Amino acid sequence: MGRKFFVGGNWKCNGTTDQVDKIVKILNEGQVPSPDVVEVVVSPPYVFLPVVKSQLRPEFQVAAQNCWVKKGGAFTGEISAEMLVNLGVPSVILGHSERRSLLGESSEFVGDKVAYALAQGLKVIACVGETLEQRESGSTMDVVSAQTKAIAERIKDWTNVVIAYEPVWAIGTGKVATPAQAQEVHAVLRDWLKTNVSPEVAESTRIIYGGSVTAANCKELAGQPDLDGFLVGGASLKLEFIDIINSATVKSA
Ligand SMILES: O=C[C@H](O)COP(=O)(O)O
Repeated sequence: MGRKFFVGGNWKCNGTTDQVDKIVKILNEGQVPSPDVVEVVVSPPYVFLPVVKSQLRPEFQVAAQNCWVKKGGAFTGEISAEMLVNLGVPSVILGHSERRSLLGESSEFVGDKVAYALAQGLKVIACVGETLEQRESGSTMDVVSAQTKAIAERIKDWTNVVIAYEPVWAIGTGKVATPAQAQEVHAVLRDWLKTNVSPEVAESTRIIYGGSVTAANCKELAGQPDLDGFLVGGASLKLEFIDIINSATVKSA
C-alpha cells in the first residue's frame, strides 16, 4: 500500500475563540478529497483542542503542538501525553524548530519525547530541519540525519510516526524550498531510514514538507516523489488550506 498523503495545519500560538470558530467553519465546509486519499490533522493551541475536536468534521483529526517528555506531575505549565490520550487527542507535533531554537530542545530531548508519546499511544509528527547557516555551510544532510538518528535510537516501531522536514529558513519567511531542494532532502531522509532502520520503514514512513507552503506552491511540491504531504503554518489559518489539502490529488492523478 502506498503512503497516504498527509496535510497538517499547525496553528502555532494563534487564535481567539472567534477566529477558531471561523477556521473550523472553513475546514468543515471545504470540498476536499476522501479520507482514502488524504489524512488531515489540525493542531490548535492546547486551550482550543477540546472545542476544535468536538466541532471538526469527523474525517479530520486534531493534534497537540507539544507534550511533556515523561509522566505528568510537578511540571508547571506542561501538558502530558497521558492528558492528550485522556482527552481523545490522537496526535502530537514534537521537535518543531521553534521549540528547538527558542526553548532549547535538543535532539536527544526531542527523541525522548517522541519515544514517550508513542509509548502512550499517540501518533507523532516529528520535525527536523536545518538553519540557513547550516544549509550555507553544506551541513543540511548531516543535521537532518542526526535529528532523525536521535529519534531512531529511541524507538522501534515507526508505524505512528510522520517526519516533517521543515527547513528553518523557510518557516514563516515566504522563502519556500524549491521542489528540487525539498525532494533532495526527503530522498536523503528516506535513504537514511533504509540504511539505518529498514527498507520497509523507509518505504512506508511519510516524510512531509513544511515552510511557507501556500496554495500557489503546493502542487509542484506535491509532485515530488519523496514528498508525502505538508505541515502548514500560516496558510493553515486561511481558506487556502483547503487548496493545500486538495494538492493530494496530484499524487492520485
Ligand atoms: O509547522 C509549520 C511550519 O513551521 C511552517 O510554517 P509556515 O507555513 O508559516 O512557514
